[in-house]
Amino acid sequence: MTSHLDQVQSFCASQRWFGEKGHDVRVEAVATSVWLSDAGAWPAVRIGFVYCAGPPGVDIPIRVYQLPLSYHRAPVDNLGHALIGEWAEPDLGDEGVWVYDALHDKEATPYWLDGLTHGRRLDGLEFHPVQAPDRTIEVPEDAQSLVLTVEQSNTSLVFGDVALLKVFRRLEPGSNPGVEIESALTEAGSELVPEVLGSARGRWPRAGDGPEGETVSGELAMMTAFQSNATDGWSFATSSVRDLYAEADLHAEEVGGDFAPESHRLGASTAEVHSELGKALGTDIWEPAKLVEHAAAMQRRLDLAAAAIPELTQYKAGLARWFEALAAYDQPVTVQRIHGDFHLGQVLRTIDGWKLIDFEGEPAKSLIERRALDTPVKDIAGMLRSFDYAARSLLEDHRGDQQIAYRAAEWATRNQQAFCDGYAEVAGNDPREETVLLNAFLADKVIYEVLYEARNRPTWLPIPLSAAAQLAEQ
Ligand SMILES: Nc1ncnc2c1ncn2[C@@H]1O[C@H](COP(=O)(O)OP(=O)(O)O)[C@@H](O)[C@H]1O
Ligand SMILES: O=P(O)(O)O[C@H]1O[C@H](CO)[C@@H](O[C@H]2O[C@H](CO)[C@@H](O)[C@H](O)[C@H]2O)[C@H](O)[C@H]1O
Repeated sequence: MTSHLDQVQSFCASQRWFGEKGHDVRVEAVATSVWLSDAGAWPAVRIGFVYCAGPPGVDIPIRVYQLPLSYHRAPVDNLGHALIGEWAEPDLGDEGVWVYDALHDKEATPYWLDGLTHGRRLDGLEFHPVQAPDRTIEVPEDAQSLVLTVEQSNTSLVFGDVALLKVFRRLEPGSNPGVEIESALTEAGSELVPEVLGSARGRWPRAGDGPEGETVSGELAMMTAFQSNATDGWSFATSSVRDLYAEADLHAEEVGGDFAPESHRLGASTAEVHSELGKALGTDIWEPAKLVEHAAAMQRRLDLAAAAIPELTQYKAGLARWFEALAAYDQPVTVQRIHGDFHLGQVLRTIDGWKLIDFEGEPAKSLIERRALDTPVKDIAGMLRSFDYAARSLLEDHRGDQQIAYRAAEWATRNQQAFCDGYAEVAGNDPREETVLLNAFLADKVIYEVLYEARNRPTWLPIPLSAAAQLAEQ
């Protein structure tokens, strides 16, 4: 029989949330939490912490993933997709047990709901319900869980169509920016994020210390209101683009499904959230010297990306001009907590308007970087890029069709302008007037996207590359 570490490794490698694909990474240890289930109860349930390291001699920081575990005495029907393996667990007797990812196991997930409903405190594991005075959402105690089947880097469960439990997979010690920001906005009475209902915090052995070493703590999960009738911004926007391509002789405003009014509303909601965040979590000022540091960091990212992706080299000098302009920018810039990885997939269109989700920042960045103050212009640049992606991602089916390519550019510009109009109306300042700041952040984002696409979706690489060409020429 293969060792239980090998079985955990094969299971993790097959999961969308496992961020180590493409690296030669091995699971070197699994630590476990206190039992959530009572002694003698089946399935037995606890949380696993999976430690991943590079191969011997390769210096990759050890990463920790959360893997909730449910142990059964026999294989469970219809749970084969969540089977991690079969091995003997000393705490559960000498017989082999069948071990599953507990988030897919309807007999195990009630422990999370119960923990959050009653604010359970266990050794090294604490559930914190949020008791907002005007809380309207009640989750029935016997609500069944369903795993969301969307592409995501964590795992989300819907309980009774009213609450969504997002269980974080890659763990880092410290405050999770998503929990921190969404809780602060909920407490401030914001209507522009799904209401936070609670969170779970846990302790696990520090990476590199071994199972007996010092422990660290951080958020393991967050429960929010589930927006059952919502559409995500990406699906909504791309269906508008599809309508336009079906009638390519018409302009965007002449076709049914024009998205510009939605983009305008989204711009206004984004400005409102930025203002709420500034009030709830404070602001600061970057003096010009700080901008020199940021411009240098952007330049370094460009150098690294161009070294890795040869197609970017031809635009290097043109893009670098925006970083030089940023370094020479002599105005102080107001900074605050922002979204950090803002795109159309991070917004939900509900019957009450737009709601913003997933304030965790860029997945590959450290927690310290993701919690740092930044300019709201970074979020605006992120969303402007996303309009360009929405328009161009469907072009592959119409390769060589100049008329459609023209319409794509027109759709992107129309919606980018509408977004900025909506933003400016609420914020009182127009992001388009901050040319240097906006273009430097657009260039930085495009460089991030070039690397992201080269690693994850090579057929989409032309999308950020064509934006790089445009920015380099401006
Ligand atoms: N509160 C919610 N209500 C309804 N759907 C949601 C909610 N939060 C997230 N989703 C859906 O789940 C998807 C993934 O959520 P997200 O927070 O971006 O996960 P991850 O950080 O794991 O990538 C979203 O694109 C959206 O479709
Ligand atoms: O949603 P995540 O936080 O995991 O963000 C990562 O994946 C995104 C892709 O899903 C990626 O966004 C890029 O592609 C989007 C279309 O799929 C597009 O709307 C964005 O503008 C573009 O940047 C994001 O950059 C990455 O961090």
